[in-house]
Amino acid sequence: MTGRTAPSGGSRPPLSLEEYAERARTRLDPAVWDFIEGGAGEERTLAANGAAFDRVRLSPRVLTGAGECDPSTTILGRRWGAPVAVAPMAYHTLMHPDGETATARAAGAAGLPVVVSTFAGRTFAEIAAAATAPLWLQVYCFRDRDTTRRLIEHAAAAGFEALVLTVDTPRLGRRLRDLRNDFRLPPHIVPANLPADQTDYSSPSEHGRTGLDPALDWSVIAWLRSVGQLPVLVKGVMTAEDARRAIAAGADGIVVSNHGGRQLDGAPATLDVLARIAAAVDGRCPLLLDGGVRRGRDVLGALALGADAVLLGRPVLHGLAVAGQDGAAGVLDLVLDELSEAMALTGTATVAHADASLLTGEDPHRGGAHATLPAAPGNAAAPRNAPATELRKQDLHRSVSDPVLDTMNFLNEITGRFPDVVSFAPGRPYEEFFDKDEILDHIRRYLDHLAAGGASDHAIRTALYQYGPTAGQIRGLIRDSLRADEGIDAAPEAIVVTVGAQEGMLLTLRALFADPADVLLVASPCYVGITGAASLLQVPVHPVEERADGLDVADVEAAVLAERARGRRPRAFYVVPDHSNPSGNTMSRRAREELLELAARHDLLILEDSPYRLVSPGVQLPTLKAMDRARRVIHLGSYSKSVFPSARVGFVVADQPVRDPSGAGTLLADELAKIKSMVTVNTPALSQAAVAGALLACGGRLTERNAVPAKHYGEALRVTLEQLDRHFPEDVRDRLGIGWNRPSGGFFLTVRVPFPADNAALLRSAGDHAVIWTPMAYFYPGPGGERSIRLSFSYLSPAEIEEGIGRFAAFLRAEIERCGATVPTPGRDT
Ligand SMILES: Cc1cc2nc3c(=O)[nH]c(=O)nc-3n(C[C@H](O)[C@H](O)[C@H](O)COP(=O)(O)O)c2cc1C
Repeated sequence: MTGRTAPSGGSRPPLSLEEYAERARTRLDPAVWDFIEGGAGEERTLAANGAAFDRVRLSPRVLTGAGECDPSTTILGRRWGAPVAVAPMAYHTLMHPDGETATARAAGAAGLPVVVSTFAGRTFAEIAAAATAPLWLQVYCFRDRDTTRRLIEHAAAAGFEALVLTVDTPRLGRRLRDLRNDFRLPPHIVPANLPADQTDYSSPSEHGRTGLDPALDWSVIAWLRSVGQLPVLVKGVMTAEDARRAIAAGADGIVVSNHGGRQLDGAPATLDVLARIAAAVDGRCPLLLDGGVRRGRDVLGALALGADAVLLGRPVLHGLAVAGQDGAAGVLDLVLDELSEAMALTGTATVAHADASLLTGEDPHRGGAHATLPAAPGNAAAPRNAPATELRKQDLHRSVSDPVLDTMNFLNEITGRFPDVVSFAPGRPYEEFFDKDEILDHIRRYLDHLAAGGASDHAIRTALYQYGPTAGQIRGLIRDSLRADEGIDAAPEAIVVTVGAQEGMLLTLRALFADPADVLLVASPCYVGITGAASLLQVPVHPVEERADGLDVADVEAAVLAERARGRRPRAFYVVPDHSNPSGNTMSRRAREELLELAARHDLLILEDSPYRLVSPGVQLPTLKAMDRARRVIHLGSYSKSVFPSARVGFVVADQPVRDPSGAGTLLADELAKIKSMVTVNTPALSQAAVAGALLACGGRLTERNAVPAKHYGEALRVTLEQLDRHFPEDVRDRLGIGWNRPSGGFFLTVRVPFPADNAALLRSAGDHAVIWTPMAYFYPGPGGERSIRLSFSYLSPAEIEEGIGRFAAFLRAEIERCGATVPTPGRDT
């Protein structure tokens, strides 16, 4: 509320939502107050919603090192300022003439979305013009499907991003206060987006009875999707069984709601059924809750019990009634301020950290989710009806609820749903280079190599069949190859062979990050493998945003200084210097030198991950490790691109000396191997043998082995750029606000677009244009990337790329048109 004038009706701004409610009550006509405030029947469910939140007890946590808390979250691919949106409520114009436009402005200022009711008092176009955060449309399905269809089409045309189907209203509940008051809407309060025909909307309950379709079933979800091509959430789910059915019917999200106690009186409080529903949903789609949220700490309580976000209902109307847009903004600011307070005092750094550990043992909701599952089939020993042991997600490590660990699920699901798409999503090698017999030749060659080196049959058998040395058995060959290809001079003892570079990241983070105040800096956008590993290990991450032309080392230094100022220790910086995943950018030689100087100045380690160099055309810049004179760089290597990914062989070069208090010394690689012995014991010998055979076949020179693939990927990149240029000549792309970078190699490039490139857009791209890509926002540890796309071209043939970019161009044009910009056709305006 800082800087905002105090809403009139009191000498100071209200300090709680309760005070807002009280001020609203004194300003509103008593019948209008009853209409918004009341519930169905004896209002037992209405009361239960609030009482359930009153019972929540949160555990204060101290000295957690959490620092500034970040309440932002990502729902359906869009960043929200906090896990809060405005619930759909009819006729905001009853509270203030500006109605929903005031609400949309207030919510947008806080970065919060609004779910706009079917019965909004202002038109979708007016609301969209006022909004700066996502808008969703709440849909009541009418008996007349054409009316519903038109409603959705208008919302979609105005840029609404999702549909929220309300399913708890086959008829409206008996709201005794309205019946007693014989409540009628004043003549000027009308639904601005429904046909202005003879329909009498003045009595919501009567219109509800005649207008709403009472016979809906689960097939309505597919119908809605076919009309709007938008994600569909289902609002009004109150049981685990219905949640499972909703997901099976294709719902993209679920809102646990009893309509604010306005429908079935006697239904339980939403918070009381949340944990059980969260267990059934199991993270498969966003889970929201409404009903009774009246303080910031209620938001945190709902997250702790498994919600991804909440909807706030009546309090927003109270704010509007008190002071229009300023009042609604005051309400939302208050909730966000209370949420930040609750996060700080419970040591909850981000919403991903909000889990059941926040609840005290006395919390009555905590043990509430004991759904009975059928006994596992075929387990004869189990008693016939013994319930399977069900685990609650909230009781698992918080990382399993971190969206970063789930990043690719939506993409996989889309690929499954639209099998005929051209996919610019996967960062996979081109499969035509794999020969099914070559793998056997590799293993044979390695065995011959061992024999030629004097190994006995027995020693060879042991090497192939037994547990092997934890640090790996092909370290000598890797050393030779690094010398030949990368100018890296590392003793075999400084190398640990890992299960992919991914294990290398996990081991390295585990060894280096010992103190809660240690922070990992990452170039952002960032490969999700490193942020995922950091999440598993609860390592705090500080993103350093890459600029359009790549990383600026001054930004890394600013991040180091900012973390120091907060009392934390920047320990290491993770970077993909060559043809980065996801952006495609490459650091210049000068930037590499500056980064090494900065690392020395600030006692920072560098984690260098560079898997695309050896499969990229042309001469590569030196690795950071090759330029490293002070052993500041830990080099993470991978053979997934340069040999083949199924081997899952990677390595870490960790030549940093480690000294213990007695003065004895080892290398960091020795310490990583100790950790590895408790993770994967050793990298499978068969895989090492196959990679070793491939290294032997080319005398360690993977650049030579990969000359043909590198040419192919270079060609794929060239064709992708050529096709983009063809569809969007320079003046056209400038006018449209589209742009892309021109990587010199690798598998990826970044396309900047003038519209939100989120899951909803991806769904339209797949459904309408049969092409998919990855929203760049997936790769941002914090906000960012909302208007960029990662295109991966490595997996496709030139003909597929040509076809795919054609479809992609059609998608971009359609999307830009959708946002209201005009789209010039190439040729006509060049
Ligand atoms: C005045 C009023 C109008 C409402 N109109 C709608 C509506 O049009 N569509 C809908 O799905 N829910 C509607 N709801 C229910 C809300 O979306 C939400 O479920 C409920 O208000 C949340 O509870 P809370 O008010 O306790 O926060 C309405 C609620 C109120 C109070």
